[in-house]
Amino acid sequence: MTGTYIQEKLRPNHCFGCGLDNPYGLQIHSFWEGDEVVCRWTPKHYMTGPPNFLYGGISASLIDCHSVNAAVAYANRQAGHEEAFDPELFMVTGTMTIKYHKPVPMHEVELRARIAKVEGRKYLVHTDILSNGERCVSGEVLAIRIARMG
Ligand SMILES: CCCCCCCCCCCCCCCC(=O)SCCNC(=O)CCNC(=O)[C@H](O)C(C)(C)COP(=O)(O)OP(=O)(O)OC[C@H]1O[C@@H](n2cnc3c(N)ncnc32)[C@H](O)[C@@H]1OP(=O)(O)O
Repeated sequence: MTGTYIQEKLRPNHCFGCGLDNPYGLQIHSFWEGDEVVCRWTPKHYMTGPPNFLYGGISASLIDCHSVNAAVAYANRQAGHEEAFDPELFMVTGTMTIKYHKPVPMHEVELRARIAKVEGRKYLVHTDILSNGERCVSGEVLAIRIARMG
């Protein structure tokens, strides 16, 4: 998939969740699949919460960054900047709600995000974390585009 990951168009970026330039971060790699943004990611052994299951804060961080990156990619796609992102279409998390349905086993997960609503500078994103195709965590993230300078 090299060359098609959303995070490759967001550099330099040292964000803990999505920054490819932060070697200590989660290093997520997200890509479009139809109208959804998908990421496959494998936890490190020390990221446990309950024994043998993923720490919930890591799930929240994954959902946070994957969702905001999905919103940025969506805004750029809508604006015709899919190849090289517009630095002015930059977003941060306004609010985030996480629901933990099932514990997440310590092996590869899949994140699936879709843009649910756009209202002015606000982008509402729904993201699920699946393990073996089963939904374990879901999140609703409101990404807010930073007001343009000048
Ligand atoms: C191309 C190369 C690029 C290279 C570069 C790449 C770097 C790629 C890095 C990616 C990075 C990812 C990031 C990861 C996710 C984080 O971890 S982000 C960190 C956590 N989030 C924050 O720190 C955000 C802190 N909050 C703020 O900065 C400001 O409150 C905000 C969110 C920018 C909003 O400020 P503002 O623009 O002054 O907002 P304002 O005009 O008052 O309101 C605008 C609208 O948003 C609503 N709103 C404002 N704040 C909120 C809120 N917190 N909740 C709900 N609604 C809100 C308002 O009600 C208003 O709604 P409407 O009236 O329009 O309907």
